[in-house]
Amino acid sequence: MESKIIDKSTTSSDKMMNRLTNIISTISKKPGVVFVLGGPGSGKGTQCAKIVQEFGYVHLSAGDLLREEQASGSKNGDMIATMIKNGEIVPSVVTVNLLKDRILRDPSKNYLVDGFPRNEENNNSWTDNMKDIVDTKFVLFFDCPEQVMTERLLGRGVSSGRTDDNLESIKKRFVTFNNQTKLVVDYYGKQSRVKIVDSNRHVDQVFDDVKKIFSSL
Ligand SMILES: Nc1ncnc2c1ncn2[C@@H]1O[C@H](COP(=O)(O)OP(=O)(O)OP(=O)(O)O)[C@@H](O)[C@H]1O
Ligand SMILES: Nc1ccn([C@H]2C[C@H](O)[C@@H](COP(=O)(O)O)O2)c(=O)n1
Ligand SMILES: [Mg+2]
Repeated sequence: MESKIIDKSTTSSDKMMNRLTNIISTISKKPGVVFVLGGPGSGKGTQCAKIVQEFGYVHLSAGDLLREEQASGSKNGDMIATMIKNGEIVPSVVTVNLLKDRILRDPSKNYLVDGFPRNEENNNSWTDNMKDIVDTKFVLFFDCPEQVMTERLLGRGVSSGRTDDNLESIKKRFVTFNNQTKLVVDYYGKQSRVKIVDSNRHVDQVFDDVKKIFSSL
């Protein structure tokens, strides 16, 4: 009888310890973040949707969050609208707060942060605000010729409703990409933290390479 009670209590206390260990490891594990970069129209959003389906990440597009913020009637709405049309980078305080808010809603997940960091200021602000909260893994970079990206964006512009899918804005977006975003990619490249995928191929061929990367993590 006595030994039974001891056995029972050991078992239940083991179970309790196991549960506690699981809870602690869930709480202490930081969300993993993969930055997804590439020129405008390189296929970031398209491939992120496929990664979500196959690998269970949560997709956060910085551009989509800014467009939502603008549409919500935020005090920053006019500034966001103007900057997006001109292909300029919105001040990081706005973008990082939007991303941080989403990630903190469910820290048990891993995130694809698409279209971020677009410049040095984005990157510094991310480090200042997020380094203790997330585990930033690497940059997934989609490489595509400008001509191909332009054709894709003009094709998408017919139905996207985006104010920046027109030739004038597209040219400005390329200037920002070439002058600012590439420097951030180089920064991570020097740390061997960039995985480059040729996205000038059929969507499924691109995803075959993406799959290899995520399967090997
Ligand atoms: N590999 C591909 N081949 C042909 N078309 C593609 C490919 N990948 C994406 N597209 C198309 O190109 C357009 C742009 O793709 P997508 O929105 O994924 O790019 P993006 O990098 O997220 O662009 P942005 O920087 O503007 O957000 C879409 O119309 C999409 O359907
Ligand atoms: N980090 C970011 C991301 C996006 N924006 C603005 C400027 C971009 O041209 C626009 C659209 O982004 P996309 O949907 O093409 O990724 O959104 C920004 O200011 N900062
Ligand atoms: Mg996109």
